[in-house]
Amino acid sequence: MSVILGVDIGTSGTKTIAVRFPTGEVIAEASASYPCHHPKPLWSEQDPADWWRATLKTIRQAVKKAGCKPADVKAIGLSGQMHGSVFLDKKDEVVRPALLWNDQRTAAECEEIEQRAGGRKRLIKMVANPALTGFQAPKILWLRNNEPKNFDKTASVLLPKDYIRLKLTGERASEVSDASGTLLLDVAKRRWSKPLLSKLELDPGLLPPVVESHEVTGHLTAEVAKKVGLTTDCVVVGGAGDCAAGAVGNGVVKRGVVATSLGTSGVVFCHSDAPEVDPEGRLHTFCHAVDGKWHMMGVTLSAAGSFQWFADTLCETEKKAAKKSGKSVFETLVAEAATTAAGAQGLFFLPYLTGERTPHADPLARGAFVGLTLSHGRGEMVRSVLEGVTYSLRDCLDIMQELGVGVREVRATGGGAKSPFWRQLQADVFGKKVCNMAADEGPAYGVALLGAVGAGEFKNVTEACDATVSTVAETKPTAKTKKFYDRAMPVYQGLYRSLKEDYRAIAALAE
Ligand SMILES: Nc1ncnc2c1ncn2[C@@H]1O[C@H](COP(=O)(O)OP(=O)(O)O)[C@@H](O)[C@H]1O
Ligand SMILES: O=C(CO)[C@@H](O)[C@H](O)COP(=O)(O)O
Repeated sequence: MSVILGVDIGTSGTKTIAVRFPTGEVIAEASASYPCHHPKPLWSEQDPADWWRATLKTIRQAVKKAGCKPADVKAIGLSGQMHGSVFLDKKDEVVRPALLWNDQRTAAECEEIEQRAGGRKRLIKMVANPALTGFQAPKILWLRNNEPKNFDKTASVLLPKDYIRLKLTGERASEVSDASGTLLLDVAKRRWSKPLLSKLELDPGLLPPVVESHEVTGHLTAEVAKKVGLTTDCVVVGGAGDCAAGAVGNGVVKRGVVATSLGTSGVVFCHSDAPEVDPEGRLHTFCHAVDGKWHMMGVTLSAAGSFQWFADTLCETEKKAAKKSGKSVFETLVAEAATTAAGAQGLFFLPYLTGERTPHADPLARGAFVGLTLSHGRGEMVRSVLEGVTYSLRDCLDIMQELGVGVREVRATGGGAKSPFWRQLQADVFGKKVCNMAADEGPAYGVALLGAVGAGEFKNVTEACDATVSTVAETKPTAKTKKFYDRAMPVYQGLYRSLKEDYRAIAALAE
């Protein structure tokens, strides 16, 4: 038997799955959660030690549940939240908590990068993307500008999943899809951009070597193998950032099919045969986890994360009741929303709870309910949250279509896609057929496929997807509701424009 593990180091927790090949059947799953810290508004940090503990625990549990022999586990694929920065000293000890993808403290460093690069256009030419606050390069500059002692101690910087690779194998490596989100990769050439590193006066030695996503980067160390009950023959492949990993898990390895993900963040993702760049820099252009291919994507920073916030902040009683009955609070709240009408009686929600990336690269944007009246209850508020998040994904999808990307089918994943109501909402707001997947483990499944390619089970990633990935159901748009959302969309879009200047005044007040 050949078993591959897929490990996804997410923002809310780590999930490990065990997949049997060549069938691609998921035979075990384990997860462990950890906190996210917000020492100041719009700052976001995690302790890499929490990821490591969760990785060891979930690998041990998944292997035990799978009931296979240690030697059956041939490879591990790593996926993870992108852009985060783990600063390590000479002894590979963590220097300070990691800065995450949704941390907004680096607006000044983004300006510094554009200026050092010789302007936004030149920067996009070098690395295919503009400087955005969530990316890794501005975080490194922030450390240099604000915590010089910590910067002096820093001998290397790794992305979250690459830190876990170092702990598993003792090897330092990254791969092209996640490395694209550092803003330091020449995305077209799939290697670090020496010209940009030089303009930023950053030592290239801070960064690890970069491989393609299916390539083997090392073996488990003897100490780790013993801890998790595996052998040192088990290899760890490059893996992928969670967006590209999710796309592989959904079979988005050719044009025509677009993936949406409703996790803490929201993602709209399409495959590209060449590095296509949005001249306005609204979509990201990154390397795909498929050798020699690329992708474009738009990212909503607080997608299902907005729904999580609503449940955590306003629904304590329902959360307790749901826990007692063994149901998810999200199901309870969605059932309430489903009793209300499309448009939530004129109530709109802007999901910019941690600033925004696509289409408004605005670290100062904030969330809002607009249009509240005495007749609004919690059902309408929940509906408006789900609608606002979905409008925000449509913003991304519209840009993609404006750039000429044909969209035949949308494949929905992430926690929010578990809800049939939210899938219907996506179909109605997008006006597209929305499918869900047989194996809905998203990024963890995608990197298990990359591991299977690395272990020689398949010739390449496309062959692995063709053999294992399938959709189980499709949701079609309802003509009348789609028409309604087409009318509501420009109203939603106008609200950001109206509030944009006020966000700046609010930020000055909240300092
Ligand atoms: N049954 C459900 N209905 C609607 N939304 C759900 C449901 N279950 C989970 N969610 C949403 O999905 C989110 C978790 O998604 P997930 O993809 O696991 O996040 P991440 O990978 O960022 O940790 C929850 O915060 C919640 O908003
Ligand atoms: O910033 C991005 C992608 O550019 C996010 O997608 C992060 O990669 C985190 O993902 P989740 O934890 O929400 O899955």
